[in-house]
Amino acid sequence: MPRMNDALAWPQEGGDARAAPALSPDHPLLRGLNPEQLAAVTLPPRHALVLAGAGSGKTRVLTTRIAWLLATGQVGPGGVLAVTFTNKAAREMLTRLTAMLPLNVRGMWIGTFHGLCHRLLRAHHASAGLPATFQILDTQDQLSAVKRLLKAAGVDEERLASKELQAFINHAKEDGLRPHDLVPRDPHTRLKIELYQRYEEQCQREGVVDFGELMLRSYELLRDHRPLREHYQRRFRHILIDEFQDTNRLQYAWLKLLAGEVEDGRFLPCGNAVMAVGDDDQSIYAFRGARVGNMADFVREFGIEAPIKLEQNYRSVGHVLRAANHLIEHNRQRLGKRLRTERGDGEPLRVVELASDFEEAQWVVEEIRQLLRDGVPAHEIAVLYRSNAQSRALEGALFQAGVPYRVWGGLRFFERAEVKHALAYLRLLDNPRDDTSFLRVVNFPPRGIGARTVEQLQQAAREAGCALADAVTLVGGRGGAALTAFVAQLDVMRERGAGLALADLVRTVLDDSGLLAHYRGERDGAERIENLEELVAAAHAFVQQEGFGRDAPGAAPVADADGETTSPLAAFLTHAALESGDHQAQAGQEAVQLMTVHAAKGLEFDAVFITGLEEGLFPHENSLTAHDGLEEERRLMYVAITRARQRLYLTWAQTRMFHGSTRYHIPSRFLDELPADSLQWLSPPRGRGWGAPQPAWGRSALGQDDVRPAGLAGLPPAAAAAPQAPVSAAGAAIRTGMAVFHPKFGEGQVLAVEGRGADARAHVHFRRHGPKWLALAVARLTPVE
Ligand SMILES: Nc1ncnc2c1ncn2[C@@H]1O[C@H](COP(=O)(O)OP(=O)(O)OP(=O)(O)O)[C@@H](O)[C@H]1O
Ligand SMILES: [Mg+2]
Repeated sequence: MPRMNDALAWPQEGGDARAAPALSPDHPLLRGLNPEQLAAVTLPPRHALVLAGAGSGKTRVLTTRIAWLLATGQVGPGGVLAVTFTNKAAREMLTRLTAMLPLNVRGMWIGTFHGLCHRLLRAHHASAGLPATFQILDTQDQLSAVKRLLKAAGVDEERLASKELQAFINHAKEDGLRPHDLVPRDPHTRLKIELYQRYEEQCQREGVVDFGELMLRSYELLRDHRPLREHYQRRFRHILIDEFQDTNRLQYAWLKLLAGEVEDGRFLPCGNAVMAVGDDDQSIYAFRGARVGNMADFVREFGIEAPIKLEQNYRSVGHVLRAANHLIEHNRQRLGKRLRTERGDGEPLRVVELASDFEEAQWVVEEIRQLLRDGVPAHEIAVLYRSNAQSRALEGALFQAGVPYRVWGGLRFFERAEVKHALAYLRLLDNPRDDTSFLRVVNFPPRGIGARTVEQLQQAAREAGCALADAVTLVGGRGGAALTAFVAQLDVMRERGAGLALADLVRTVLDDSGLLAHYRGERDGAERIENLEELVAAAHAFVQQEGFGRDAPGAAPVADADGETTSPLAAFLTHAALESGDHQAQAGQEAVQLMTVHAAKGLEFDAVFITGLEEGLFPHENSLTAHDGLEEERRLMYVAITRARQRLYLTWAQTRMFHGSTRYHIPSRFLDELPADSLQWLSPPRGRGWGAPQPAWGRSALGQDDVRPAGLAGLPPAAAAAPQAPVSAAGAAIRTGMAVFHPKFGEGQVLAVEGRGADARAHVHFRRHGPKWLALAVARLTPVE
């Protein structure tokens, strides 16, 4: 966008629209807009809703409109309030504006709801009842605060999990409800309301506000201080909101306060202009209280005559767009839109079926390397996934290939708190003198070892000049006894783990440390448990890749090529430490972008990979029972597809390590919902020993009704692999999916068979001993009827 050279004189706040000079449509600011976009950008000051599909230029219209309003002198920089969905989007909008106008946009009110509320509260902290120095609690800090509160109130986790209370408080705030607004229907709710009240007192005393409070407090500030409200109503002549479909009830109420007055239950706009842009097909935050109904309310309450539609997509090539349109037509609850593109068809979407999540990651990385060789810049390549836990396999493969990458939104796998806790236990098994790890988990999960006891221990260890673990007997009283018990617990774990394969050792530690039980007790612990299970999978994959003996005990030393001995556990811990090191690309460095589909909203890339397209994963199994769940998943898939400009790859894996065991998957129904002539099925890059019948337990995550036959019905022939010839062992054919018996490990199920002749081996999940690889030439496996 060319810069404007005109010297601009800004009017005072609330400038007079009638005096605005018109810009010719040839003006550099407006050049290139299509007629509908131009109309939206230059709309006279009144409320408007732009309702349009992905890539149709909604964000561009919003940004250009701000520039146009400023350039025509209709408003000064202080008179615009613009709300974006992420900080990244706010930064991008500011960058674009500075490129368009010779203007210092620093002081402009452009940001996320949270950012803008924060600014409002800083400016009016006294009216909001906050100290000038108030601090923000992030989600983790908030949880610690809630825990402290529960402890002080003598309520243990069994009675009320801290996470449950945290979610209760946050949901109440999202709905604009204070404790006195809530009605206790049962004793448990009464307790939560009481604690919500005490939590508020604690935060107030300590001068801290959580994210929900930022929003609610600034809403109340505007609601309860009429002069202040009127000041901002006069000041912000233009209010613009991106991604309007994902606003929640409180955010909409907040906007209404700035845009008018409610009298006798009726909303009376106050003369400023609100422009909301959104796409109902991209509403993907219902689970966090977003309310697509805000759109209908907006149309009604702000007297919108007809939403502005934009139908030309500028982002994607024909095949990508056709796929998106085709998919979303399977949703019933739609306001209805279509998109067209003038770009050519481009290449069809490439769909790839892979044997496992490991192979999927390998394949994606190979393809990325090819794209890089073809000259696609790394930051123009995005790998998307439905759940954070999926990033681990991808990160591992990228790291190994030396491809710089960046993970957006969400910590990288080995940096996640629950994974760090588990690693701390493993480190203590490997080295009992690792004091950092000791401190990390001495009271996690909580086992009644207080801060004072830990201080005494540190003091005693300092005086005796020994490690913390060695000083526990020096601390007296109940605290000392609890410390001694903790160290004894570690010793037992170490003993129990001595003969186990690494993955089994990790699993034992997760169980025996109480970590799994702890997160199971948390209302929102599911994702953490998924990550912990993923750690078991990581340990398993690590042993395979590093070539430690198939059944080598995790803690026993193995000589490596240089004759140095190192245990699989120690090697794995080194690997984890390295992986969490700084090989992640620094900001600004050319890097492939990894993120969840949720985090990709509003963004675009030349090449996009959508991975893990399996039933139960995407659509996520939880969505199948939730109201509107499947339609929300489909909108999420629509968001994912529409991120791509040129190339789109869709991958799915037949098996995936999930919750510590391998699960068999069938392809996502979304693949069936794409137009066949826009898809190109690639034959898998490597030979596969797959295609065998699906074991019944592999379907457990799905309702039986949702399971389609494993014969891959509806897929083109290339996708259905011919079963490889069964491998013969001890006279009996061992096939994938078969139930087998091993004299030492007992009963199990064959997850995979690979290799031939003397090299043939099977991956078997034993009911008691977990997954193991066995060489078929020597293992005495027999099929069970
Ligand atoms: N008139 C136009 N001419 C050329 N390119 C355009 C035009 N309008 C928009 N674009 C480009 O199309 C792409 C998509 O635009 P934009 O991101 O504004 O779409 P969007 O509707 O906000 O998409 P999403 O729903 O994904 O947020 C951007 O690269 C933008 O610069
Ligand atoms: Mg956008």
